[in-house]
Amino acid sequence: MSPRSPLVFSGLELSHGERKLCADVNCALPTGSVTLLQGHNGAGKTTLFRAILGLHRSRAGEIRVFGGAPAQGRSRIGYLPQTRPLSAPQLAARAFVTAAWRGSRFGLPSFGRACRNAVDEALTCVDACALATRPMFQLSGGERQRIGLAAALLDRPRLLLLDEPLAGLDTAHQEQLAVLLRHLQRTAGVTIFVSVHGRSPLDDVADFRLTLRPRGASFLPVHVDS
Ligand SMILES: Nc1ncnc2c1ncn2[C@@H]1O[C@H](COP(=O)(O)OP(=O)(O)OP(=O)(O)O)[C@@H](O)[C@H]1O
Repeated sequence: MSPRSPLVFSGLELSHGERKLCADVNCALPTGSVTLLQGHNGAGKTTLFRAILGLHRSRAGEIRVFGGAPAQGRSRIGYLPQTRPLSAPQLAARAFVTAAWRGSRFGLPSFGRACRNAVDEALTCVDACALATRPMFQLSGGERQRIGLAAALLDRPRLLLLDEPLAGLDTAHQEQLAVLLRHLQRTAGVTIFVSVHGRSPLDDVADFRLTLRPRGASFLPVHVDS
């Protein structure tokens, strides 16, 4: 497996207590690739994302993130969780995205020009500038999903972990997301790991598919040249 890969799984096995989720995950995501993460409900997709972030301990095997232990890679990761409680529902969408700015990892965020420009760029990427001043609690599920995606993109991550980003998005925004991921991959070499159920517009931009199963995962190219 490539030592340069931003994300490497070796003999990984995940469980919650006695409940085994997936085993034998062995693969390295190439830099600048798009990998779909698949598996039935409860297969362990969210748990795998949490393990990559150092929030869940594996039962066996290892995860290397940018060559190091999972928690060390967090500053280079953009993460869109599957669900997120709204701790401050009155917060405007723009403030929600701004709170993800890198300064907030060490204290209050800076609201300088660089931060404002980065927030504008992230909101533009997900077609959400018109939502910027609206409080989070007023947004629809799909609108909130786009704001969450803007927050994940804010710090120009090298690795994007997106947990079911298509949930709640209408067809047009699903297709826009596919175009955006292809753009990030091609122009910035971002490595993208995204969980989805079934067929979707992301099939057209994906390079690999990692399918989780209790008795061994598979990692295969999505498009095989004939
Ligand atoms: N904190 C927890 N304690 C115990 N079991 C848990 C915990 N979190 C999740 N589980 C269980 O672990 C299994 C995997 O959950 P996970 O959310 O990772 O699955 P998933 O593949 O993301 O599912 P879905 O497709 O439904 O989103 C499920 O059976 C779930 O009930």
